[in-house]
Amino acid sequence: MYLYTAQAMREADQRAVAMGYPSLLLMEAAGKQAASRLLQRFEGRAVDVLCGKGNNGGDGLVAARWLAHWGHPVRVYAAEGQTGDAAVARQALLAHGLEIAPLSAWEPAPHSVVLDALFGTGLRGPLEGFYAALVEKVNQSGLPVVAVDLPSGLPHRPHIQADLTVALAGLKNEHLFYPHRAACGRIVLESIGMPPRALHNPHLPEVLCKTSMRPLLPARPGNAHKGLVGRVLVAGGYRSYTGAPSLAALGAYRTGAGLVTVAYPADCVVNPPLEAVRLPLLEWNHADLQAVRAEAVAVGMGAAAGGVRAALAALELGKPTVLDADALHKQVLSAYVKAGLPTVLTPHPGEASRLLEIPSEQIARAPLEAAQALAERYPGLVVVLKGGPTVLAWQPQEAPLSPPLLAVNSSGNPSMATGGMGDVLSGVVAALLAAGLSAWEAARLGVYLHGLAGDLASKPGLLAHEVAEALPSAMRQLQLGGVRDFWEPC
Ligand SMILES: NC(=O)C1=CN([C@@H]2O[C@H](COP(=O)(O)OP(=O)(O)OC[C@H]3O[C@@H](n4cnc5c(N)ncnc54)[C@H](OP(=O)(O)O)[C@@H]3O)[C@@H](O)[C@H]2O)[C@@H](O)CC1
Ligand SMILES: Nc1ncnc2c1ncn2[C@@H]1O[C@H](COP(=O)(O)OP(=O)(O)O)[C@@H](O)[C@H]1O
Ligand SMILES: [K+]
Repeated sequence: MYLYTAQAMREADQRAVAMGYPSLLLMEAAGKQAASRLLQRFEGRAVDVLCGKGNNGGDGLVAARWLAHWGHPVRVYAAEGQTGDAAVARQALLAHGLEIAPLSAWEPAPHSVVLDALFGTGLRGPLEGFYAALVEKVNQSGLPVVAVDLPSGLPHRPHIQADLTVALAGLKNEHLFYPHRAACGRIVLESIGMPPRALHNPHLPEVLCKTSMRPLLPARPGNAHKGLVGRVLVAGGYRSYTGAPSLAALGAYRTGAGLVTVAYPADCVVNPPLEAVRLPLLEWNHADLQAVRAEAVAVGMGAAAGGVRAALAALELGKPTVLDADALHKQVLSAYVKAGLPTVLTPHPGEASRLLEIPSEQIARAPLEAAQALAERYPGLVVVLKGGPTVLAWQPQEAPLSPPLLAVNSSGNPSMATGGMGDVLSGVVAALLAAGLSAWEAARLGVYLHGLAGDLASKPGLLAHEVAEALPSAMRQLQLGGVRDFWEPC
């Protein structure tokens, strides 16, 4: 599934119509589904439906008709001047004998719920004047709000603060990226019957979800032995931060690596998992690393100034590699581009800021653009720009003129914002590379599983090693079909 901009969703809508699918059916399904999701959550409250004059308002008029038809108390407030499908929705509502009051007549009523159908993807610019005041009045009423498609006003201010948002046909940027996501409350996605061919658009970012990630899980053959399922070399560590390579090793083992070796400077004390092989080194050199015979490498975690030397020594192994933390320097990335190895780099916004030479705030504001810029600068390397949510980009070397492939993760949560969490991810991705996945597959599945493990283990004070420990359950649940995407109804 894809992540849509308003424009991309309009194009999908137009494709559906061009295929012969009547747009009125989409509006009918949108309004009916929004009404039934509202009732599921707020049964027993009177419903005030606020409708704009566009198609979002049309969805609201359909919802109001069904609510009344099902016998629920409903009051309708709508702008004048609907055209097209929304005008048909208005007629149908009037035919059911409902009255429509002007929006200016709305006053908060105790024990009611507001259905926000003022504006959706058609909003151009911030709300002002009457509509801005109406949105503020709704927010200040303290009443629960269900938003149709998007909380009205997003992505600008002011906007509705919703308790539930019924996303229509596909997820939009605002449903996934903060701060807008916080305005949506809980999100439920309704397909509204849109033909899948109309929604297909591989130029859009992929949303990593259970359906697309499950088939990537590596199979473990019955005759597996530790040399067959992927050996991982973790190279990192320095005096001040010795936990990083250990967490990467734990992440790799908990993702199914057969054997993990941790190479680190001999003058630091590293305590990898009991099951890991230790390789203290006097200097970073490829001969010692070669002796490990790993199928994949994760390098740079906590390596400080040694990160560049460690990454360049690892490059000579010619193996799929994860570059993290102190390995993330321009000279390293350029060398890996030249080598053409399957490579995944996992910067957080601070590291991406160093590479792109733009402020990290700018990266946090527009992560997809930043990941895309990195992918274009380092063709062939898979970029994992960590955050909430993590985004991925990849410019395949063999298709330099096509736009990069993009993806956005849907798992993970803010309790994962603690030290060492990214180190675990490096180990996870390395284990998947060692198991034989391509760099694009390993990065996407690794990011998704890491977030899923974070969701399973979520609690205040969550520690990185606890996420690593939750990885086996995450993989099992994904395999057995026990995972719920966040937009699925409970
Ligand atoms: N995707 C799909 O397949 C389906 C989508 N559907 C639904 O359609 C929705 C999109 O509908 P849409 O395109 O009609 O836009 P919408 O959000 O109603 O807003 C347009 C109205 O807002 C007005 N307006 C704009 N900016 C403004 C401002 N700053 N301040 C004040 N006013 C402003 C603008 O006025 P105008 O400038 O035209 O005078 C116009 O009246 C989508 O979110 C979903 O709910 C479903 O029905 C079925 C399938
Ligand atoms: N709010 C959040 N939502 C989802 N994932 C998050 C959030 N905060 C952090 N994470 C995840 O936690 C990890 C943090 O990585 P990083 O900043 O590199 O940590 P460290 O450098 O301490 O190892 C990333 O995988 C990131 O996606
Ligand atoms: K809305």
